[in-house]
Amino acid sequence: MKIVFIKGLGLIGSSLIRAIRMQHPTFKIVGVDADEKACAYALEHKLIDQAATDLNEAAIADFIILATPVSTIIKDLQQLAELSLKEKVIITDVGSTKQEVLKAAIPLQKKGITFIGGHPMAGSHKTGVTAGRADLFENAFYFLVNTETHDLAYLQLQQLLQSTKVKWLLISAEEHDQLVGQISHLPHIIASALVNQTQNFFADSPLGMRMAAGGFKSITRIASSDPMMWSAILQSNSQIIVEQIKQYVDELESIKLAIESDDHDQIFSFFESAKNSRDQLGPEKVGQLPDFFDLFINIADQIGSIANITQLLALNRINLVNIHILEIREDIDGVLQLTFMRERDRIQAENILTRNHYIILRRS
Ligand SMILES: NC(=O)c1ccc[n+]([C@@H]2O[C@H](COP(=O)([O-])OP(=O)(O)OC[C@H]3O[C@@H](n4cnc5c(N)ncnc54)[C@H](O)[C@@H]3O)[C@@H](O)[C@H]2O)c1
Ligand SMILES: O=C(O)C(=O)C[C@]1(C(=O)O)C=C[C@@H](O)C=C1
Repeated sequence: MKIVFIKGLGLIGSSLIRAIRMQHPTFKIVGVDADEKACAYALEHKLIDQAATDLNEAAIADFIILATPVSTIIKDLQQLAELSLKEKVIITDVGSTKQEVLKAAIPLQKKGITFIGGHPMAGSHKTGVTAGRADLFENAFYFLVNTETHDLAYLQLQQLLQSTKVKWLLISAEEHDQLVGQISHLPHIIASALVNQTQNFFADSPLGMRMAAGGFKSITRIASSDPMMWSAILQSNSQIIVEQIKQYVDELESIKLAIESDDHDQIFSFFESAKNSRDQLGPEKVGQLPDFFDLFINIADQIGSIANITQLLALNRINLVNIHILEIREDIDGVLQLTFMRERDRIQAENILTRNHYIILRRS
């Protein structure tokens, strides 16, 4: 029987073990987490078979997965090098930076222990064991960082994590940190900076930020991410990120100048080139979640107007997966977003609502 030892039972760690459980039900999973409640939850929901108290218990493991903040991963790699581990153990991590992590694994590798740096490129602003999902990584890229490790170890790790259904990518640590600095770390900084600047702007009118609609919410979702995790990431990729911030400030500076000098062509091409690039990315698709079908309808500012709609749909046995008030102001009609799992539900809902004199504003 193989033993998997995992440190960090949060979003990423618990998602990985949920996936491992599905494919390898006979493997024993031992978990450790600083948060007792996370351990209790993982035991209760059979995500782990046994809760450990510290890293020393990794000595019996065939696989060791480190899924804590990067700063802790680095310390743990140093500590693991002091332990007597199984000769053929494969150690991996999920940290968002790779150069410092790989450096910390050198003493282990000098002892002949296999370490493969890993990083799944999927996640969320949510944290903790309850946020984990077996399908979190489906179709996402999963970086494995080049070391002198034997090919067989890569294969064994990929087999362990096969049911995550990721797309594996081998990359050097340097290349990895440059790449994720630009597409992950810098965007998190920008989102948080924008929220902070907006907060300051509205210091004297606290209602201001609450008026934000889709644009502000889309660009700032990731500002809700965990501050501890992100402090560790920035400190571990500081040189690269500082350089990318400078280039970003230059970009802001150039659009500021174009606006000041009323340079229509430059302003237009600023938006045009961004639109062309962003359009290539395609829609966001998280894990296994299917595309949803939305209906936007007009609702009156009246007590019970939302209940009337949900009742109407329930009476007709139409499954609604989400309901979201996009806009409702006193004495003015509002907009309600109804989300359905299947297109045929949306079509049926649209027919019923139209028959009941609701105005359909948009479908998407
Ligand atoms: N969140 C994402 O989107 C994402 C995506 C890919 C990789 N990562 C990386 O994955 C790692 C984990 O992130 P997460 O999103 O799962 O965070 P999380 O906060 O959901 O989980 C981290 C877990 O580690 C535990 N922990 C923290 N310090 C500990 C310590 N010293 N000893 C024992 N347990 C400790 C916490 O209690 C928590 O349960 C980080 O290194 C992060 O950079 C995150
Ligand atoms: O979807 C999110 O909320 C994420 O922030 C996921 C995200 C990212 O895309 O930046 C965050 C950190 C990682 O290391 C990998 C993925």
